Amino acid sequence: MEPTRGLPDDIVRAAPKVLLHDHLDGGLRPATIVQLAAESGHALPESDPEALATWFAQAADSGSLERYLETFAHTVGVMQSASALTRVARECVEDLAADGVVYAEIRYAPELHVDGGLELEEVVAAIQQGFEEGMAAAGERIVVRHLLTAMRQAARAREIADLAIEWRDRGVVGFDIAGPEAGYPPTRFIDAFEFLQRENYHFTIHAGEGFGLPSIWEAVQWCGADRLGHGVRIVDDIKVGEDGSAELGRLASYVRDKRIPLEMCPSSNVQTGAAPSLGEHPIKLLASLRFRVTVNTDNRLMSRTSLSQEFGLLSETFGYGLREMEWLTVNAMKSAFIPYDERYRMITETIKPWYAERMDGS
Ligand SMILES: O=c1[nH]cnc2c1ncn2[C@@H]1O[C@H](CO)[C@@H](O)[C@H]1O
Ligand SMILES: [Zn+2]
Repeated sequence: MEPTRGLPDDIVRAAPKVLLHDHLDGGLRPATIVQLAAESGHALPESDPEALATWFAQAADSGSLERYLETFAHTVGVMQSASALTRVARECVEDLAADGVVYAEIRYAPELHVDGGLELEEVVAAIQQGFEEGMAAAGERIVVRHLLTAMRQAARAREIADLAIEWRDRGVVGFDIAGPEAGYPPTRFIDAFEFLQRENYHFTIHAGEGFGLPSIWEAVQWCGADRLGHGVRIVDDIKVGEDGSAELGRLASYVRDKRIPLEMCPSSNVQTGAAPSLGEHPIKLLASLRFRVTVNTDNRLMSRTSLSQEFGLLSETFGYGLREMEWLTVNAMKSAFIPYDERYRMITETIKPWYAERMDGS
């Protein structure tokens, strides 16, 4: 018999995990979408939760980021009232806590939730309410913070940056840009990024997913990104020889030397075509070269996944064990946007002791 490859599911689920890249509007429960759509009159492509879940996964599995993003019309469409936002935020925390996530930064674009008449501040307040309810329901076993996203195809980044600063001591820990990458380079929002740097604030930029190295270069060297959303295309700046040796170009060297975190999302990357398959996902090479790699879900609904499932897939595909999982988790915790002392405490009091207990003497 073949030896079983991969960590057991229950161990992966029990392990304390850290999630830096997860979209609130990409993680709704299918049954909740159906209920909220009925309440608000939003027309869905399927009315049965299971059929709807399948619809999302298939529609998102197009090999194109632009087509993948079209599916969000049916999540954003039902997230237009304070009560809907609070519910979705609370359920998000409950689902992550049940999956063993101990710290998460959840992102969303406030500007997409104002069609029902909410102000931008009311969007953030409703979501904060849901996060607080969720954390309390989980007995404070999980800490959840917000990242505010501005949409690349819109022109509200500066306003959203202001909003993030207004909420900086009330749950919002960072800023991001998302949406179609080709044709919308990070420098388009340079005023927002310069403002945030002057405010000593943190931000990540989706880059190197639907477009290549120029996008990563702008995000890092023009805009000053603290982290990269995906960043998979950094492999275009790495030459791998037939003997397995790797030669890093200047940008790849910079990203590795500066320990710039890569928020990698394996299943999502295969769906949008950023990676050809799981087996060929650049995470393997980048982790072996000791880039600051982290593992994330991106959109749990569209990818029908969870953080445990992403780790499980990596374990099956590349043979990752507890040692690799701990390294990836500590990488993520080091890269979070909360203060250093809080990150340090979670590493030394929550993450390391759990692994130490299971890897004793190995
Ligand atoms: O992987 C991604 N790349 C780029 N944009 C994305 C991705 N996933 C979601 N969004 C976009 O971010 C918005 C706010 O959460 C979503 O509405 C979606 O349009
Ligand atoms: Zn994303």
